[in-house]
Amino acid sequence: MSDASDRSQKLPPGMVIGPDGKPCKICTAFRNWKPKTSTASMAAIAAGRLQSDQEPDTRPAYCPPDVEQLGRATWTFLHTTAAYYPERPTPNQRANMLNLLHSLPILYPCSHCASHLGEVMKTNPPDVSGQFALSRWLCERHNEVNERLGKKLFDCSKTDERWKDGPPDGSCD
Ligand SMILES: Cc1cc2nc3c(=O)[nH]c(=O)nc-3n(C[C@H](O)[C@H](O)[C@H](O)COP(=O)(O)OP(=O)(O)OC[C@H]3O[C@@H](n4cnc5c(N)ncnc54)[C@H](O)[C@@H]3O)c2cc1C
Repeated sequence: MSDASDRSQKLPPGMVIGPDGKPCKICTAFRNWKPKTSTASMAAIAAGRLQSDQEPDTRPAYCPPDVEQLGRATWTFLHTTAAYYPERPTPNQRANMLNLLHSLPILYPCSHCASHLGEVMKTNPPDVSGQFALSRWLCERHNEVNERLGKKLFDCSKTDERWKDGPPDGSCD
């Protein structure tokens, strides 16, 4: 058996292997990466402050983001940027937006996320013609990831509603 397949046999479920053949931290959700019970949690369980089935699944603030935190932050950035993109962008604004989107499959730290996005962008090039079209394009790309991960799909016809004023008692101001 090769080293790589030998290694993958021993991997915990959910652990992702990076392009270098090693476990990829930024590609893996923290709950699949961390040891089942951390030293701090074992101490808390021993001291009676935590039940063994109550171990928190959140990362300490000093740790780098995992695939989920990075994903949430990136989608927030991308959807917000699209929402503030002009309906009639100048050629320069279009070029800058294209640069931003085309750099993701190269620079996004989660390697398998980046390569999926790169593949998808070959058949569905970014539509930077205006705010509505761009928001829709991003919503559809986000839904493709949602679908791959078995998550609920977002209704892309409602993308812009997220940015409209809420009810009088639900203001974001
Ligand atoms: C480009 C990219 C590729 C990714 N690829 C992978 C991958 O291959 N494997 C992997 O495990 N993770 C991947 N991720 C991370 C993944 O998409 C999620 O961000 C992560 O799993 C956390 O999910 P979440 O349920 O908290 O909500 P997220 O999917 O991060 O969404 C955040 C919020 O956005 C809203 N939302 C959901 N869907 C849409 C939509 N279609 N349009 C507009 N708003 C929406 C919802 O309010 C949701 O709560 C990728 C992230 C990015 C940015």
